[in-house]
Amino acid sequence: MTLIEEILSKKVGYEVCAGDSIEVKVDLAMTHDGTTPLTYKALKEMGDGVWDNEKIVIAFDHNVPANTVKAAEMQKLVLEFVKRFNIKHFHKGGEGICHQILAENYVLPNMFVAGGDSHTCTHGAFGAFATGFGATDMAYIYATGEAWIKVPKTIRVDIVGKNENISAKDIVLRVCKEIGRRGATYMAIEYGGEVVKRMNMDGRLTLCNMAIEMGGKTGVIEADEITYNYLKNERGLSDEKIAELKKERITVNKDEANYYREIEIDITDMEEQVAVPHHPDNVKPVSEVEGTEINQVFIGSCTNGRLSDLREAAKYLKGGKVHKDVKLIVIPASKKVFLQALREGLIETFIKAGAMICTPGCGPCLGAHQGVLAEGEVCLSTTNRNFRGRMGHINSYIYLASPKVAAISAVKGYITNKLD
Ligand SMILES: CC(C)[C@H](C(=O)O)[C@@H](O)C(=O)O
Ligand code: SF4
Repeated sequence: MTLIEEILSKKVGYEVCAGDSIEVKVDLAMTHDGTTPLTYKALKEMGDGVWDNEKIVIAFDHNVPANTVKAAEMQKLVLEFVKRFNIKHFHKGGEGICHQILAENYVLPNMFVAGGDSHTCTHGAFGAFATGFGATDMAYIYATGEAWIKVPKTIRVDIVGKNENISAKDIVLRVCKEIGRRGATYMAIEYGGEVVKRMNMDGRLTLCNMAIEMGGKTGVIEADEITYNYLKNERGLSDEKIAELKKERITVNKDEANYYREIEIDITDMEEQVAVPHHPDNVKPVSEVEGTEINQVFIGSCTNGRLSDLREAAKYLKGGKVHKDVKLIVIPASKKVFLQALREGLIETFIKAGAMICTPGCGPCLGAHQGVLAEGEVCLSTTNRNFRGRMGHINSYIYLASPKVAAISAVKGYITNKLD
């Protein structure tokens, strides 16, 4: 069985395989300021009340603080929802991107996580089944605590080799190139191999985050010591709870699993990767786009706004200056990341280099809030999507790269992986 088949079999209590339609009890559900209003509307039409006010997480992240009357009105409506149903886990803004909040507080291995956001696939990094649903489906989930899904097929991706220059973002961009924008439609992307085994949770979250960019239902990685250590050290889970989780640990036997496709990527001689406009699968080695002039750099998002990302970016900005023609925006993915980055002096490094620091949230990622691009402007971003017009003007251009390439390019004024 694939990892996803194992997880879902355990959830429903009998053996399932790809293609089966199953009903599942949801362990954790989430919507944000962008998707709760529609979910609430649909919920009202279905009846009244939620199945469990302790299993629902609502986070304001897409437009925080509200920048338009419309955004403010939407948040007002969500507040009504939160009060009416006494939602216990409400994050009112500034606390982080919904996915980072989920990772830092709620997701556990083997869970079924349903989110009203396409990047809910991020949480497969915990060895959970996590996927995005539309607003009406989310309303049904909020009302009943149940979801209906077809068990996805799986593409297995093994990452091997050794290369200090290569980050999780380079790897996932390379995978996007390999699989393509539709190559994993309704499938799970199961990551493994020696590189993933060594990778920290920040990197694993980056890998799983972009499954949707290949049409994937979710990304997934087996829970292991790195997962349990994160849950103990970062999340403060007790030894008893960790022992309990370990007892329920699900592992995959690669040789016995039935995969739709298997891919191995050796990073040993790989260059840093860049996705060029207008799709995340238009990926090239950095040398092929080196010299492309940029107007803005954004370091942040649910893909690359975590502590490891900020540490990496700060390495190249320390003591340096952002190029005079470039605006650099840095947004920590959560309040927790922000505070730790402050303690470590990373924020000071960014500010001294000339960056703008904004409130934890989605920021410029989807062009609805800060850092909107003008006609013809070029942004190098650590986010996951570079669709035409996503960050502003329809004729603006987004390149996607790692925090390292973003930071170096911010200093140089053009896309590059070389500081000197
Ligand atoms: C606004 C929201 C529905 C959307 C998503 O689902 O992904 C957003 O987060 C995005 O990244 O485009
Ligand atoms: S950071 Fe970007 S990709 Fe992630 S949830 Fe927010 S808008 Fe979507």
